[in-house]
Amino acid sequence: MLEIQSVTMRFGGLTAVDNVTLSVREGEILGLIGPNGAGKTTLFNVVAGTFAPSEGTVTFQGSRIDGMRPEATTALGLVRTFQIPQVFHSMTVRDSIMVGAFLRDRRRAHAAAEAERVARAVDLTRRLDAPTTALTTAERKRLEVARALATRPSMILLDEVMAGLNHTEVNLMLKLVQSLRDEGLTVLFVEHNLMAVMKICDRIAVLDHGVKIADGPPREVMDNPEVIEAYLGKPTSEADDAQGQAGHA
Ligand SMILES: Nc1ncnc2c1ncn2[C@@H]1O[C@H](COP(=O)(O)OP(=O)(O)OP(=O)(O)O)[C@@H](O)[C@H]1O
Repeated sequence: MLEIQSVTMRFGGLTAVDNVTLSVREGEILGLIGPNGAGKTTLFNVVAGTFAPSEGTVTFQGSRIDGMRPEATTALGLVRTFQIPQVFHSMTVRDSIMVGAFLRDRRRAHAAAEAERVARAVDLTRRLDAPTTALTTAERKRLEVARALATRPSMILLDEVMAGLNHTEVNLMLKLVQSLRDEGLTVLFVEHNLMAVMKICDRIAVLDHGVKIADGPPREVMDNPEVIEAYLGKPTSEADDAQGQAGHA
């Protein structure tokens, strides 16, 4: 469904994403993880059209989308959420979701119906007439998902939708993401919450220093020594080496 082919993204002399190839299959939930600064957000932004890659291509359902503007990829059915919820101040939840719906269809009645439909899907029906500023963090995250869903995507890119949520709220969000997949959506998400990733991903890809170091089923990836090292560093082996050398001295 989505093919990321040999993508490299440089910022001046810094290579944030280094020759990454990754494909997302239709109907799967793929988690993109990695330590801080690994290049997750940059790769996500390349897919979403925020950045054109320095090298490589991104193809969505057969169409080249690298370098395409986000509105154009949204029209093709690929939509993203933002890590910092992009709520419009002084708007109601209903109007905010309708903004998403208008990207697909300019008719007001259609947008209003879409707002009700997706509000139900993300459990915000009771909040439809509340100002977005009155929402809790968890509700704002769900609003972000709702706005994305209102564009009627076939694939959704979720940017840290678990960040700032408590345990109960994370579980609710996990259920929501699973329900999206059950309805046929393909999901790619960048996430720091490894428990969440382990629970719902069909597959996990791991970036470290811009390079993809693993890609496979959750258990297999978490047992991969290179992944463990990327997260925890190498203090033990380096300490062993140092001890060994001290022993020889
Ligand atoms: N717009 C930019 N200009 C210059 N450097 C950037 C830019 N965006 C990201 N970088 C750099 O690229 C590297 C990868 O950053 P990125 O934000 O993609 O990592 P990440 O895996 O998403 O990290 P985190 O988990 O901390 O959000 C970092 O060294 C970062 O400083």
